[in-house]
Amino acid sequence: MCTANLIVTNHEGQHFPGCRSHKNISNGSETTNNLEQSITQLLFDRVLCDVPCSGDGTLRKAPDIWRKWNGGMGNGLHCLQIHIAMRGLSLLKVGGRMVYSTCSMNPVENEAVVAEILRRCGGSVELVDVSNELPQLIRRPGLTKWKVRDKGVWLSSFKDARKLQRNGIVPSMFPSGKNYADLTNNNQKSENGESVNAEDIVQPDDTISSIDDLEEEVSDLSLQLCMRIVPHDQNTGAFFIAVLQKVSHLPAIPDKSATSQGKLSTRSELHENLSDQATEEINGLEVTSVDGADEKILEEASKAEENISEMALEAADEKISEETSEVDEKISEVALEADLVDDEPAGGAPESNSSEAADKKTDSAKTGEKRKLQIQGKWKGVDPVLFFQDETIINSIKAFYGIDESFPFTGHLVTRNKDANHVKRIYYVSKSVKDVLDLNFRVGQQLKITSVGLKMFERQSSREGSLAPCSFRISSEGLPVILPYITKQILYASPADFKHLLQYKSIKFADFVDADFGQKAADLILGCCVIVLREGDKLSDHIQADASAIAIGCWKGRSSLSVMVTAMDCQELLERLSARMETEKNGTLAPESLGVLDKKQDMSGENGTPLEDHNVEAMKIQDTNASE
Ligand SMILES: C[S@@+](CC[C@H](N)C(=O)[O-])C[C@H]1O[C@@H](n2cnc3c(N)ncnc32)[C@H](O)[C@@H]1O
Repeated sequence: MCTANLIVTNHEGQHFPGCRSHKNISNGSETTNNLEQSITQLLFDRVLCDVPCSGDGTLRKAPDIWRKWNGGMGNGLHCLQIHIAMRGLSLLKVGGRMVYSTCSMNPVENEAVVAEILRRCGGSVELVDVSNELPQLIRRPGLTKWKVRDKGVWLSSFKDARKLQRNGIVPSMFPSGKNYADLTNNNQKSENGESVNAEDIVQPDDTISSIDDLEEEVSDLSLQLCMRIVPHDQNTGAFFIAVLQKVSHLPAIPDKSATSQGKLSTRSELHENLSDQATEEINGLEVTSVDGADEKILEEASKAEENISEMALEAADEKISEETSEVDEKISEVALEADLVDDEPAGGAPESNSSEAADKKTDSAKTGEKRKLQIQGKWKGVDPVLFFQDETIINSIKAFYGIDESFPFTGHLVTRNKDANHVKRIYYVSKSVKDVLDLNFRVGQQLKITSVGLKMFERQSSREGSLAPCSFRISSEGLPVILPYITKQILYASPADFKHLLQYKSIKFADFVDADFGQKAADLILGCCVIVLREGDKLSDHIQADASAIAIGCWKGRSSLSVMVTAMDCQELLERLSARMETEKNGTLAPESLGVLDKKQDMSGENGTPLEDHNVEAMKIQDTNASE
């Protein structure tokens, strides 16, 4: 997404970690001195629960669903949908909004889920009336009554499910959400003394195909505030959308949470416990999921998971060291054999054998080390996220590109490589992302982060790259953000020369149309540089580029300047450039439509927003390793 304000995680929605920190104390990974401002819990202003669903609203574009679909397809998803939505609500700030949506028309996946979460939240969550929003969107109100389809039979209430002994059917699937257990007076004692509802012992009648003569349930919740989008209203797919607002903390509940059971040790036990809880809900016990309870369960789950992953890591570590020593032994054997036949003088074949063996040894040691480093991250298979704090490298970058002091480096740079000496990419993160990362360290890295930050600097690994005074080049994704802060290694090219660069990819200094520009290019220091398109009458090089300027990363070599942009992106830029020139020539483009900003964006904003969504005029270009 080319944004510094995004963290992509990979968790099951219903188990999204709470990241609740009880202390504000640095554990060494803390990068901010401003502890009083650091967050202690990961809560959200907005949550979108676009839950897994039967997808029958996508029938028109997914014809396969015609073959697979049956009326009961939503039943198996209903409980998961409730759990995901409840987790979303418990992670939502008071005053925050959550959208619950599906691409299904099935009320069991839609209104029934919304009704159940409203019941569980007992007034702390409300449906928002959005009928005045997007007036051109044709929508229908949510349903307040429906029946449940199961194995070819329509069920009007949970009574029917009991009668027919439908195990997969739960009370919350019906409009009232009632399980009717407490409404029946004719309870009997079973043989083993357990209380049994008289209706439960009614045997299912195979001949029943519909029992819709039973009472029809109607929900008393304002489910009509939900939105239904149907295909035939405006030639779309079908969607269900409910906007919910959290007006207060979720209610306290009887202590039925997993933690009250005392001795849970594995995630699967916790999961089982969660399912037990769901079963209790099914059986009508008034167990309500709340912020705190969910939190407790998840904390326990996370602790258990930590124990498990620590054990797994230890085991993996052991295995690796075993394997490494086996490889080491083999290498020593080879080296020894080589030594034994080493009758030749130095430089002969045996020595080369020996050096091959030594190389092998180094390689395998490197591989072992790499693997070891990989699994030392909290999440197996996911690179760790680490703050980049190598002052030597940071200072060399700052000095080489003359980066203005106001650019917030401290605490805003991260890497995914545990080995500080071999960092290849440095990512820039916004203030809000930085705060979440800080918190994540404090809570033992509960977040499984798959992607974070904007790629800002990349190590130049080519031979010539290693000769440059700064071994890090500015990546295309990060360029628009750092552009206004660059004061060295930056030149402004005339439209003609800029165009030629994109066309020919590499131009000798003497061949630029603007000889002065060619000379300035020749005077740059060997390494990465930035070439900005000079706009209209802006002739001075001292006008600082803003984030909306068109700029590309180039490589200043010994005799020429080469673009570090893919051929495809060069082409796209060329097209944009000619369109822009054409419009300017016709005098139809107002300055503001070019998105030109007068001054540097505020980089230290509370949420770093200005940084995140750089102007569309700023190029999004892919990097290439240009060489002469
Ligand atoms: C309706 S789709 C979301 C589509 C997405 N919003 C988009 O616009 O592309 C639901 C997604 O939830 C994922 N999913 C399934 N089970 C999940 C779970 N327990 N937690 C989180 N996501 C889940 C599915 O793989 C699927 O990609």
